[in-house]
Amino acid sequence: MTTLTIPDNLLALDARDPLAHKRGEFHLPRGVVYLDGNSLGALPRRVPARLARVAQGEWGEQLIRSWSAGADAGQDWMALPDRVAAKIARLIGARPHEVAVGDSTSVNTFKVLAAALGVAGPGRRVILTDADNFPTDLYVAQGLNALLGGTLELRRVPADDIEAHLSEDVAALLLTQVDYRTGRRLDLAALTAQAQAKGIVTVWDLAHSAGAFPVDLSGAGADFAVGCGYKFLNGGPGAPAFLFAAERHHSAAPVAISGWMGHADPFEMARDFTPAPGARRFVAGTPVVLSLSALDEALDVFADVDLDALRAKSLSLTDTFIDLVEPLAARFPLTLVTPRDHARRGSQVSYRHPQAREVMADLIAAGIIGDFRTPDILRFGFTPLYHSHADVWQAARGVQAVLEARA
Ligand SMILES: Cc1ncc(COP(=O)(O)O)c(C=O)c1O
Ligand SMILES: Nc1c(O)cccc1C(=O)C[C@H](N)C(=O)O
Repeated sequence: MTTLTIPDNLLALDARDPLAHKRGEFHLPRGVVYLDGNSLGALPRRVPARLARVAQGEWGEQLIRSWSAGADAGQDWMALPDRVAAKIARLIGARPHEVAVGDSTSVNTFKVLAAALGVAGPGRRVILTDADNFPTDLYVAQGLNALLGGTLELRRVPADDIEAHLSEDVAALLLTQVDYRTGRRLDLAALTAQAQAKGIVTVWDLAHSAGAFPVDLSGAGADFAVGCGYKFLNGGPGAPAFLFAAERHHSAAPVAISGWMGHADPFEMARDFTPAPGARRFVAGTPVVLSLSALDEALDVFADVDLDALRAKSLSLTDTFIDLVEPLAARFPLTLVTPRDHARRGSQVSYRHPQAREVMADLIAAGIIGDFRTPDILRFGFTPLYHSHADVWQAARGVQAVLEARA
């Protein structure tokens, strides 16, 4: 990668960045501008040592005793999902006992969608969703409907039309707050209120929200939510996901995957399922200790992070990228699809380009790692914990170089 002279105004933004010190907490490969933390977050430096401690000390030495007493005081494996849940709760505006950690986002979507249908009013048989929702959300809804004998209707409408489709026959509204392609952010609080006014139960997918900006599920009075551990939470490939179930639903919401680790007393080995208190009831099986330990450690990077500062920096990074790339749209077939309106933007910037797949391949070869998404989207994810405005400059110049070379 060529050395570039970074403009003074961007260096000044970096000089007064209150989160600049967080970058040093991540391993970022040399020669790469990594703009794919919305798919797989970068490695927090503290994680490998924790994994080694868990493997050697807890697994190797303590063996089965680690379930109740880890090598480090307070590190017992049985409570690990709850400890991680408490750390995630702060990031999504939830109370610790409303969050459960484990399984994948897909499996958790199944659990909370089933729970939402279980608490929805009688006679409602529609799951309303964004037609362009992330595929797994659509597929899980289809699978759940098939399991229920096809008694439901999955109604898919463009995200901008959701409000007009909040009707009395809708049981659950299943939405992803930040669109994985365009980076468009929905107004979670407003849509939750509008849906609930019609008696609809809300399920939010926070895959591209949690850890990217503050989410306030309690403030919005949200019903259910899910999210990924491996994107902005930096928990590593295949990290456990989370789910949120508002306290008011705990007693009535069905636990569709009622496994023994969600039982009030797993080692009672009772014949019937008695749910554990709170959202822990949704933890179905044995906690994935190694992955949970990585996520637990990764979440400590957020411990001293002001989430409003995180959001402000994310917007500054994406504003800068949009501004720097804007002149290129006049010269090349590049169309911004991410909203300029701050309230409607997540932490990524996306463009349409007729050769998006090839352009992204060239960018990756040049060390600018973003993503191609079908059919024609170039996607650049910005992670305020480890990106600088200098990175943004380098990425924008990389886009320019690739487009000029292809012209
Ligand atoms: C909106 C959204 N939901 C869910 C997922 C993933 O679910 P899972 O972790 O089950 O693969 C992703 C990304 O993979 C996503 O972007
Ligand atoms: N979960 C992923 C995986 O297992 C392999 C490759 C990519 C992913 C992703 O996270 C994709 C991501 N949800 C997206 O927004 O495109």
